[in-house]
Amino acid sequence: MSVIEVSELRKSYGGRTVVDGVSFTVDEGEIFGILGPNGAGKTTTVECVEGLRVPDAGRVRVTGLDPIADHEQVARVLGAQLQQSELQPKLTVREALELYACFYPNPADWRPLAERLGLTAKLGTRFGKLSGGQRQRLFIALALIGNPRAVVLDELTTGLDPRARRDTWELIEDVRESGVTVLLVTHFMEEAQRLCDRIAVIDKGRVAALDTPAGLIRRSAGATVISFTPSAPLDDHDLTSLPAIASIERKDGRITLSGTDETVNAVITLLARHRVTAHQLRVTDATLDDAFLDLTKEAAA
Ligand SMILES: Nc1ncnc2c1ncn2[C@@H]1O[C@H](COP(=O)(O)OP(=O)(O)OP(=O)(O)O)[C@@H](O)[C@H]1O
Repeated sequence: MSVIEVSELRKSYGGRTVVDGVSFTVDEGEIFGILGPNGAGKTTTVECVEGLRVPDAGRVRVTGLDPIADHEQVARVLGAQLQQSELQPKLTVREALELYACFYPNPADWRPLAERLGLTAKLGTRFGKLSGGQRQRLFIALALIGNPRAVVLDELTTGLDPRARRDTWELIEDVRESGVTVLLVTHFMEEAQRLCDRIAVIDKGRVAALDTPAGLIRRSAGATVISFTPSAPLDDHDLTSLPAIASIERKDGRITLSGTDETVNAVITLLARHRVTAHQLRVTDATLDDAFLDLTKEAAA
């Protein structure tokens, strides 16, 4: 069952279209990622889902409700992450939790929530004195305090050190384990690959691809990467005419090619034909990073 439905969503600012027919659905219990370059329209899209922006066209539904017409009911089922500026620096963690619990008819008990998010020792600390990771944990707690069915987390781990980022990933996985659906906007490929069940890659206001992380990698042109140092020079023409070749790079005598399994087999045949030995031959799967660059490369060109 879908918790969030977005269909043919459009939004312009001052005549410039920034969301241009975006469609996706988020199923109950999944972590759905929205990934895209800067300015692609990700935040505008999720703000339309949250009812913070009015779409120019298209349909948005959150558990069947319209985020604009049914704003209050949507606010009860959809937890949204606050922006830093929305919390007074002098408010303590306990005060923030108590305050936000008052906004909802059936709030979660904030004590176990604080415990689960590792905030119990910080209840008396003012927001302004919390570290980046502690603030993000508080934001997750505040997004969950109304017992929502889904949460929107936008760039939650930006600015965190690698340790705090990994801790936050575990918390997001816990959130999903507890039955809450997660809509996650992120810039980090590793984060999307690790956490998301499915990802919509948004580019120039459109959905460039929508699939599981593994599916996105498979469908990108260079899903397999082969690198080696040849014992004798190889002709450029021989390499560019390999089947399904997506990219060729030469650096310090080493050749890195991306393509498909067919490309790998053809490289092996080519090497044998020329009696060239491949030193330090490595065949690896492309990462989501490679797939992302491939899927959004038209925009960069
Ligand atoms: N209120 C606004 N008025 C005018 N232009 C806006 C407004 N909000 C966003 N934009 C522009 O719309 C485009 C899409 O912005 P949006 O924040 O949705 O992108 P994004 O994919 O979330 O980007 P980022 O990854 O940089 O956060 C950008 O070019 C941005 O400058």
